[in-house]
Amino acid sequence: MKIKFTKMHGAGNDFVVLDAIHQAIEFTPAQWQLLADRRFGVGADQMLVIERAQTPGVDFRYRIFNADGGEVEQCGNGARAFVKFVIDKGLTDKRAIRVETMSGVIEPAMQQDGRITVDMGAPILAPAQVPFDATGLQAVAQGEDRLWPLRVNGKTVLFSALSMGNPHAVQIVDDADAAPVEQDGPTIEHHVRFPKRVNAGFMQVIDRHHVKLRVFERGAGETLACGTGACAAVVAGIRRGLLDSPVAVATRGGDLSIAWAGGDAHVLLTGPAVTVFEGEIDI
Ligand SMILES: N[C@@H](CCC[C@H](N)C(=O)O)C(=O)O
Repeated sequence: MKIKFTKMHGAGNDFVVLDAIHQAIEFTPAQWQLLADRRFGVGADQMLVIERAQTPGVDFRYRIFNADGGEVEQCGNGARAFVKFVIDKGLTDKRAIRVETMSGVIEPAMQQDGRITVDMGAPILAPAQVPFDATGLQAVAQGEDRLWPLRVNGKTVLFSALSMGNPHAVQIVDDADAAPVEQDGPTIEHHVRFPKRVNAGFMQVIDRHHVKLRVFERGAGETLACGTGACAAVVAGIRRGLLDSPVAVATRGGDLSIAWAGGDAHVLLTGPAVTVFEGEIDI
């Protein structure tokens, strides 16, 4: 079966984007893995599938599949690529779009300068909803945050656990470039305290408005940038009393900007979205 796709990225977090309004897209996990494969397929951290909305007042539905073939709840960089895709393909003439995801409706909008801001909704902080199993753990208080001590490869690491629609475990490191992302990332991703697995963030605080961030993503490994990971890291940093909004997040693939007023306020993620090429693949 031949399908048309668009290869895109947001700060180097790369995507195969599929229009499922004009072509039938229903793949097995093995087919998603093949699309994501950088040697035998197209290559991507995630596949994004654009469908008709199922809810009144919503413009589109957007589904996310990790490189390992698993469907997941949210993708911040993907939401920006989604907006550029539906505008460039003429699927809408709106600039602010309501899109339903597995974790609810989010509202991305294209700015005059071509950058895209995504209203990612409020962070979810209750451990059970992350989901994170805090049973029997003694949290360490820092500012408004509670840090959870978890054993990772023979050492105890303090984490903020929160959800941006998808689960994140954020730790602060002295030097993001030297952080043990490849070694500890898989252990954190599969930690028994996170029943749905977790995205592992390693954040270096530069000053109150600048951080460096690397993320070992659930189902994809380390990516050049993670939008929800940037939101989660900044929320954690603000709650810990270390950062003030807005925060510039330097990732290995480019810069993202995160604004959050605290409490139940929505997190705003701003950054680029780029189309790399169009193609067709027999899958
Ligand atoms: N790259 C994404 C997040 C994609 C999903 C994530 N790997 C998960 O499993 O939750 C982003 O930009 O947010």
